[in-house]
Amino acid sequence: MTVLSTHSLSLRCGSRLLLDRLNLQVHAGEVWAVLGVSGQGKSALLRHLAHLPMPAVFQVQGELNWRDKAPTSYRRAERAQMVAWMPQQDFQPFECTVAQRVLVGRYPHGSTLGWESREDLALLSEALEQVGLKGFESRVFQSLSGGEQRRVSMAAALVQQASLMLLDEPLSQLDWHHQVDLVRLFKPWAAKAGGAVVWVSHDPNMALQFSSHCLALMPSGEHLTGPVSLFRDAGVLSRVYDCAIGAVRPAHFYFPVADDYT
Ligand SMILES: Nc1ncnc2c1ncn2[C@@H]1O[C@H](COP(=O)(O)OP(=O)(O)OP(=O)(O)O)[C@@H](O)[C@H]1O
Repeated sequence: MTVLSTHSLSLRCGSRLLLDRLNLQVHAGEVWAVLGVSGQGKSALLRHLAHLPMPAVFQVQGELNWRDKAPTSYRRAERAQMVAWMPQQDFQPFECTVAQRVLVGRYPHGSTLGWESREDLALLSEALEQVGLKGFESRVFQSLSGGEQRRVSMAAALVQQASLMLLDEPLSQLDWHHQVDLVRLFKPWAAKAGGAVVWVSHDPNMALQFSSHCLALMPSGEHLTGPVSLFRDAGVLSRVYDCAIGAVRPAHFYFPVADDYT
């Protein structure tokens, strides 16, 4: 099943071409990492894939489909049930508890009265455990550390139980231990929910290990898509990041490794 697809999708910021005619097919069970240098349009692309309003400076052309239909062909509540978006910065202007922040993810599934159900509370508890924040329910969100806030945002995306997760730098501000805890959720999540995960990363080593596919936005406005094996190449990564990149052997650097790392 195709969860997300684009046809000839182009993205401009003013006169600058960020992305040129992207044809993307994201299937159920896949985890896609979006790579590229800073300012290349990763967050803007993710916003568009989430069908969120874009700042006026962006021009978008081309087709976007969720499960082979335009997002506008779904009702608003259906859209919110189908797609979870985790922003790069989770700005919450009003004081709220961790439980309140996470339960926002349940709104699309809620009753008109707005009370949380037993199922909502069970999902809250499960999600906080998954992100290592069990017992944090009544903590004030704004009082948490940057990394703790990141994990709360992830929990909000998890309880939404959307088939498509669009995560903008979910691992930022996290140490290796917690990066691995979160990134290990992606593949089982995509498999379990019959959905897919698209996540932005600035760490190609993590991205290539814990994803099935990559989309790289190049400084030239070109892009490269394919299975992660295509990107395990110093030449390809050098083009993506516009700087010299080499494989280091024997290892003088250390990185977290996936269970299936060889
Ligand atoms: N509201 C806005 N007004 C003007 N320019 C904007 C606006 N939002 C984003 N941009 C510009 O659009 C370009 C793409 O931004 P975007 O945030 O998508 O990049 P990115 O690849 O996600 O970068 P990073 O890796 O640094 O997060 C950048 O050059 C940015 O300065």
